[in-house]
Amino acid sequence: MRKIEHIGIAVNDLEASNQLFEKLFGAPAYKTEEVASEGVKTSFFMNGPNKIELLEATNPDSPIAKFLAKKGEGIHHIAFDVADITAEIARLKAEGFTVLNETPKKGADNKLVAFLHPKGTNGVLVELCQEIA
Ligand SMILES: CC[C@@H](C(=O)O)C(=O)SCCNC(=O)CCNC(=O)[C@H](O)C(C)(C)COP(=O)(O)OP(=O)(O)OC[C@H]1O[C@@H](n2cnc3c(N)ncnc32)[C@H](O)[C@@H]1OP(=O)(O)O
Ligand SMILES: [Co+2]
Repeated sequence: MRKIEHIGIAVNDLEASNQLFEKLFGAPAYKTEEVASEGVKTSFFMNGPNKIELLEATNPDSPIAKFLAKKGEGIHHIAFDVADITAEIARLKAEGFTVLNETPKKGADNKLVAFLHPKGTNGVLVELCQEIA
C-alpha cells in the first residue's frame, strides 16, 4: 500500500454535505458520481494532497444506509492506493485478512476497488484502490 487514497464519510444528505465541505475547504467538489453496484452517490473533494469522498445511500440495502442506521454520520472507511490490486488481495489473504470481494470491482473516480472486513482490521473498513489505466 502506497498512501491513503481517500477517506470515505457517510452522510445523510449529500447536497447539504457538499455545501458544508465546500465551506470547509473553500473549494467545491470536483466530481459527483453514482455507483449503482454499491448503492451510493458520492462526491469528491481535494484539500491539498488529501481526498475526501462523501457517500449518500441510494437504497435501503446500501452499506451506507446500514452504517448510518447503526452508527450515524461519520468516517466510514479508509482507502489505500495500491499499484497492483490483485497482488495486494493475494498478499492480504495470505496474511489472514478477510477480503470481502476477491475479484476487484469498479469503484468511483476511475478505480478498481476491494474491501477488507472491519472485524479483522480493528473496526476500520479498509478499501484498496487501483487507478484504472
Ligand atoms: C463509491 C464506490 C467505492 C469507492 O470507489 O470509493 C466506495 O467507497 S463504496 C463504499 C460502500 N461500500 C462498502 O462499504 C462495501 C464493503 N462493505 C461491506 O461489504 C459491508 O458494509 C460490511 C462491512 C461487510 C458490513 O455489512 P453487513 O455485515 O451486511 O452489515 P452490518 O450492518 O450487519 O455490519 C456487520 C458489522 O460490521 C460493522 N460495520 C459495518 N460497516 C462498518 C464500517 N464501515 N466500519 C466499521 N464497522 C462496520 C457493523 O457495525 C457490525 O458490527 P457489529 O454490530 O459489532 O456486529
Ligand atoms: Co471509497
